[in-house]
Amino acid sequence: MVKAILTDIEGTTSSIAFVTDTLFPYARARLADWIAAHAHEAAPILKDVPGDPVETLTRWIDEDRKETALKTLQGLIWAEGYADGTLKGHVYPDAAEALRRWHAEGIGLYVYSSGSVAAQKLIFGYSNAGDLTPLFSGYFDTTTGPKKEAASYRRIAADIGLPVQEILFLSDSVPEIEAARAAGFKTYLVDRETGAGDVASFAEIAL
Ligand SMILES: CSCCC(=O)C(=O)COP(=O)(O)O
Ligand SMILES: [Mg+2]
Repeated sequence: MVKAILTDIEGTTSSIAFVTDTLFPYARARLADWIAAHAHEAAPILKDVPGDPVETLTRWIDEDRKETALKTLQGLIWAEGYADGTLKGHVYPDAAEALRRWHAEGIGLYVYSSGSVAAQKLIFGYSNAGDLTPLFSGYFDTTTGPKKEAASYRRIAADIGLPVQEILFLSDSVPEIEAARAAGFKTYLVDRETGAGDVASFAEIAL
């Protein structure tokens, strides 16, 4: 019996293109100016960034590195774009519909993304389907652990307070699905592109 659902964002609830073609370039273009204008706020984050921070962070964006320092900074920069209306979070209609239905059925909903918790709240809070944040009971990011390690999922289950077998994890990433399965989670591989996953949209998910 599924009592909670933990979902990935990029490629699962939301399009890969929105993250790579809109969010990443938005932060990349503003990185240097943002750090210069927020030196005090940036300092504790930049202590984990080797070398010239702007150079390193720009390279990490281009390499799609899931470094916590980069993800924290991206979330802070995106906040300005969401607040002034330049950014609108992309959520697939089938995902928004299913999340609303599962919430109404009493299933606990949680997010696990490499994007920071602040960034997760932004994409769902300022989404094209409206403010979806009231649907979620909790958010997890790389501060809980890497998404490709089973131990991260065990920590999340302990935090949620449910046995692993009662939590369903949704992701478009095979290594993430394998890690969650190794921890004992139920899983669905969501493949919106080729149909090679367990489901191609949230509308196909049977609990
Ligand atoms: C929170 S939206 C931005 C997502 C992001 O920065 C990212 O790296 C995508 O990671 P995910 O774990 O959602 O695939
Ligand atoms: Mg993903």
